Amino acid sequence: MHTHENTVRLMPDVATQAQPHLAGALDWVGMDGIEVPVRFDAGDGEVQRASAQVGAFVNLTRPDRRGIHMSRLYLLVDQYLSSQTVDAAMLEALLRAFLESHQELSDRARISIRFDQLVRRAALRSDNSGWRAYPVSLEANLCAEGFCLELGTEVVYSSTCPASAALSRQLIQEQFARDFDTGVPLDHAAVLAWLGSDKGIVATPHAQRSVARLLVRFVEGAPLNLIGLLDRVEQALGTPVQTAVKREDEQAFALANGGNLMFCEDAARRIQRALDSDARIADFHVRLEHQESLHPHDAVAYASKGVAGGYGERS
Ligand SMILES: Nc1nc2c(ncn2[C@@H]2O[C@H](COP(=O)(O)OP(=O)(O)OP(=O)(O)O)[C@@H](O)[C@H]2O)c(=O)[nH]1
Repeated sequence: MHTHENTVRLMPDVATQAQPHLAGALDWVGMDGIEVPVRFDAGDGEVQRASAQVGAFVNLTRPDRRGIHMSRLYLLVDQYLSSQTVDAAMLEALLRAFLESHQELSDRARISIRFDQLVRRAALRSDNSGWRAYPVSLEANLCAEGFCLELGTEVVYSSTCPASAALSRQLIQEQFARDFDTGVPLDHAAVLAWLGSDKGIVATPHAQRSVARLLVRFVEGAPLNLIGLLDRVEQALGTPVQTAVKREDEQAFALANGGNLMFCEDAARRIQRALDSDARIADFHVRLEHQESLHPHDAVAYASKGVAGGYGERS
């Protein structure tokens, strides 16, 4: 008969064995890619369920012990994430439970949770809307210095090159000068027709799909307001990618691009300014990648939290 006691007695447990020949403390040991459902409130008060991939780790401080107890971490992940909504308090409690399950073996714990958050986005003009799936990564760490939690996500947007726009405008001016003689009074109807023809736009600036990768630490006690963060960044850029698009939406997008010409440096500064002025954000890093259509390589900028008031305003 198989009682739990028998099982425990009969099965060797190599993890607890001493390791005299190959000793050493380890930085992190655990599991990555654990498949588990999560519940998350992205800031709209609605708890959404998602399929997540989890990394669960502790350090191994005892050089002489062969291994950690993987199953304890796994079961704790399942117990907490299956039944509770993910927030800072829950993740801190989970990491404390990791350490309690590894007393005298570990003094640091961390967890990473990756999933996609579906958000319904309205079209620019028409009454339509559609889904965006924003990747979310939560990285929580517990050590002697305390608990730390970072949220990572991505905003995809369009960036039209300001240099290319200026060069295109110059070509359009030159075409205009060729097509309309100086000295001859301008015929309003003829100019209007010219502007609506291919000649009125002989050159177009190049634009690229661009990605802002954000890593944010909220101030203690602030909720993980993902949607608030995304809205702030998308508004700062002005040209986030669209879901449902009718002609009127496409035209509004063209206007938004024309009014928001940007190099990757401009995009980085826009986001820096938007997040610097958000009192709920304690720290952030952002990487902007403009996947150029002019080049086979990308234009890239990095930015992080600036000095309050901005560098330009310091005397
Ligand atoms: N430490 C460790 N365990 C591993 C690894 N790969 C698979 N495992 C298995 O994870 C299983 C669960 O480990 P434990 O948590 O120690 O399981 P257990 O001894 O039944 O559980 P406790 O009694 O709570 O210690 C073991 O059967 C290990 O063989 C590895 O690389 N390291």
